[in-house]
Amino acid sequence: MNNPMNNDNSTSTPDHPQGQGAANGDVAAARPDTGEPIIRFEKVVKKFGDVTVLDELDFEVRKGEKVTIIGPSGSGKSTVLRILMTLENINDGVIYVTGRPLWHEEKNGELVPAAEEHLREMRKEMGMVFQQFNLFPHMTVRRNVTEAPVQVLKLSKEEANERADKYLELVGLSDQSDKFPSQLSGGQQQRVAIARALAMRPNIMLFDEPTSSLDPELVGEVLNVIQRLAEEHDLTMLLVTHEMQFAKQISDRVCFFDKGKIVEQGTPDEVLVHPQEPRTQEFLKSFIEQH
Ligand SMILES: Nc1ncnc2c1ncn2[C@@H]1O[C@H](COP(=O)(O)OP(=O)(O)OP(=O)(O)O)[C@@H](O)[C@H]1O
Repeated sequence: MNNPMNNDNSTSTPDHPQGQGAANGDVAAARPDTGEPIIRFEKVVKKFGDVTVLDELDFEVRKGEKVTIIGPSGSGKSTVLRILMTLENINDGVIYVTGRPLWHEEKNGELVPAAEEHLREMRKEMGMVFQQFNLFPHMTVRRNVTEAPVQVLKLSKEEANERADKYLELVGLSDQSDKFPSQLSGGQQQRVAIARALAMRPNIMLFDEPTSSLDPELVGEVLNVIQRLAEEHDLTMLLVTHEMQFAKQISDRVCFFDKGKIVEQGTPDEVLVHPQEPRTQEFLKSFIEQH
């Protein structure tokens, strides 16, 4: 696998905002580079029993790109993210992340199923924010953010605390660090979940319907944080959402999924405003009628 991105020390993280403007606190537009994809699905098949959820899916995301996946319920959107996070295995095909096979390892020039150690290593490339926050209820906000950096990355407590301070500030929760999740609103809990994912300094952030379990008045605060991340940092972001207006604002590319395949993809304007495929048109029409 001769991929220059494997040795790319310039890979940006939330610590390394892109562009000079961003470093000064200005908003820099996210501009994906034209290099190798950071995520590549090649003919990926995922089945649950007899049901084919991903049907020979080909899909790419470039470094720094902000991609939104939309589509009807059950079309396989969350499954794409869960497979990337190594929470679900695949039945066929290959996935590459930063040029390395995710679910496989190369042995004697052949791809064989990956051992747990490889998966653990690959997992560090990605952070995921779930619909249901998934915070540890018995840990303070600070501990929720420091736990994985200490346990997985073997950071000292001091280093992990510094990171927690930084990312809790980024999500606007510096003053809540000693509270427990149950003492926070849903929007605050989701912002802790974002800080927790960022504290692992992933190159890729996966958001699985991050606002769909929030009361409507709390959606905005979470979207604002995600929007700031998208605008000010060179993170690669893959987002599943039903927030069409938000998708329009932050995405470089929108993919419309149906029945485990990409039916249509393009700029937000192409897919959300001027969709060409009848299935996309129907989906957006019924979406508008329901909202
Ligand atoms: N662990 C599982 N076991 C069995 N079937 C599953 C499992 N996870 C997902 N599925 C099925 O796979 C299909 C795709 O699910 P997925 O959650 O990816 O859809 P989705 O597009 O994200 O839908 P939604 O918008 O409702 O979240 C659905 O039919 C779902 O019932």
